Amino acid sequence: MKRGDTVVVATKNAGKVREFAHAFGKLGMQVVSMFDYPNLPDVLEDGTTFAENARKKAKTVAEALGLPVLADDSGLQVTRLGGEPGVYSARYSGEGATDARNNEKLLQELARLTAEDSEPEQLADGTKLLSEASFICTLALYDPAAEAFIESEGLVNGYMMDRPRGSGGFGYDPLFYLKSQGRSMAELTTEEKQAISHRGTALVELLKKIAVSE
Ligand SMILES: O=c1nc[nH]c2c1ncn2[C@H]1C[C@H](O)[C@@H](COP(=O)(O)OP(=O)(O)OP(=O)(O)O)O1
Ligand SMILES: [Mg+2]
Repeated sequence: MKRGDTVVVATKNAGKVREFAHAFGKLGMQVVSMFDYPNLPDVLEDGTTFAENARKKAKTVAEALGLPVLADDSGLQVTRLGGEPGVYSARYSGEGATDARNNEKLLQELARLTAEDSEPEQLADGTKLLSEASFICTLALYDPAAEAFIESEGLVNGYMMDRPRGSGGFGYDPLFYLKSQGRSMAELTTEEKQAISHRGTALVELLKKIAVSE
């Protein structure tokens, strides 16, 4: 990869597109996504791990386009919910899931934990921290000419809050609190999120494995 290159990312998530465009933009590269290829069929994410799903998205789209393609499979693991929603994060609230509905469903599940726990940790504004949690991101880059994958993973630890804070980011960001920042993930700028997030970390790891030339 080099400055001026265009990176194809096999995603239909506008939040991911924004973050990849920001990161690759700093390296002088453009990002295109499935919004630019609306006629490609959806990839069924039927893997049981983030890595399986990332590989499937990358390989399916790369073979359809005859170009190297990057895919991201990511999600939220909430410790006191036994690791849910995990690989099912995007479909947590069922058919027709949206970020808003998924967050609603998560708040309902977290409310049950509040009932079990009479003294959860509280922030100065009264927000309760109900469980430890992690965001996980697996990246897979598939090159159809070489028939080879390059993969990486990133993780960030935090806490689930009992109410949303912030309007940045996407997905579960408004419910995910970072003690190191004293803020939710949705209260960070794209730049700040990139520096600590599962996706930002995974991307740094991936770029170490790929020669990025001037
Ligand atoms: O930084 C993040 N901040 C908040 N939430 C996040 C993040 N990263 C992943 N998530 C959530 C969103 C979605 O509920 C699931 C990803 O599911 P995942 O299948 O990888 O992505 P997706 O279906 O939205 O788009 P696509 O598959 O086209 O890339 O985890
Ligand atoms: Mg998906």
